[in-house]
Amino acid sequence: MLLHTYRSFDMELPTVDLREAEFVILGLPYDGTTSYKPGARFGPALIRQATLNFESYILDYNVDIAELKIADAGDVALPVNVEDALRVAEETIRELREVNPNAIPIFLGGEHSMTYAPVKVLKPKSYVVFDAHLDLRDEYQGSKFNHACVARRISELGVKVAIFGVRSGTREELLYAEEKGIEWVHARDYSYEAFVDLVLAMPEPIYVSVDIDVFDASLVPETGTPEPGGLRFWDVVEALEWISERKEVIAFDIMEVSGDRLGNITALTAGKLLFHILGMLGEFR
Ligand SMILES: N=C(N)NCCCCNCCCN
Ligand SMILES: [Mn+2]
Ligand SMILES: [Mn+2]
Repeated sequence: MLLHTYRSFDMELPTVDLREAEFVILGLPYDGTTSYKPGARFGPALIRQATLNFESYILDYNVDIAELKIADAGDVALPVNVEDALRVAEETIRELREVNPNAIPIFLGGEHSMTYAPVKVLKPKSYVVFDAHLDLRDEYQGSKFNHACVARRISELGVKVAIFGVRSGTREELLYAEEKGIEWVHARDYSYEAFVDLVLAMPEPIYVSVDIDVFDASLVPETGTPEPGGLRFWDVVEALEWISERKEVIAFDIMEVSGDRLGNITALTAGKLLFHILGMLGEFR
């Protein structure tokens, strides 16, 4: 066990020791800066529990993810203050890299604010994010580390940012994106071709983040700030297939899952996506 972690739900998937893993799951169950719907602290547990519903054999890839070397490192015990939480998350991810520098991490959240921690530790050159929101605010509700600021904080690290599925932002965020050359695609304009065109030229390695609210609100009602008019499940899966086959992706996350009921629709969407990510990594990696 890593320092500062605990176990919530176990998945039905067979897992291996962290030292032998090719893929490692780590939960970041934080919801201290939530502005609308609460409960993201339960996200990682809800996602793991929802995967009980799914076959480990993934039809799309002829891969049984039960045969992959997956470790589940549990959830990080995060304090309520966002800067303290980021510090503990960073420490834990550094420790994880020391124990196993080669495994591809898949982080489960938890508020999007927490994505700053793995990006800081893993130092990707690009950040490709699926999100209904730009997350480019300089500060929100008194904090620079609010979930609504995470893409801005990441771009300030010198990481190239591209955002897909957007349908919410402020005029200031739009101007900031223009000024800094941050490219983004509106959910109405989203296509596989638009994704490939934009990501093809992005420098590697790449960190891929899925804010679950990128999906249409009908697929993800239990999330901090749901938005109608979002992407379809296969839009995101097909983009992830392309990027994991063609580009060097060093980590993934699935964030902003929340709720207080096992088996909620959002957790099922996230759990299915998690299994597809593992399946495609089993096939393409
Ligand atoms: N990144 C995010 N999830 N951003 C959404 C921030 C919340 C916008 N509330 C606007 C309320 C205006 N009355
Ligand atoms: Mn977000
Ligand atoms: Mn969002």
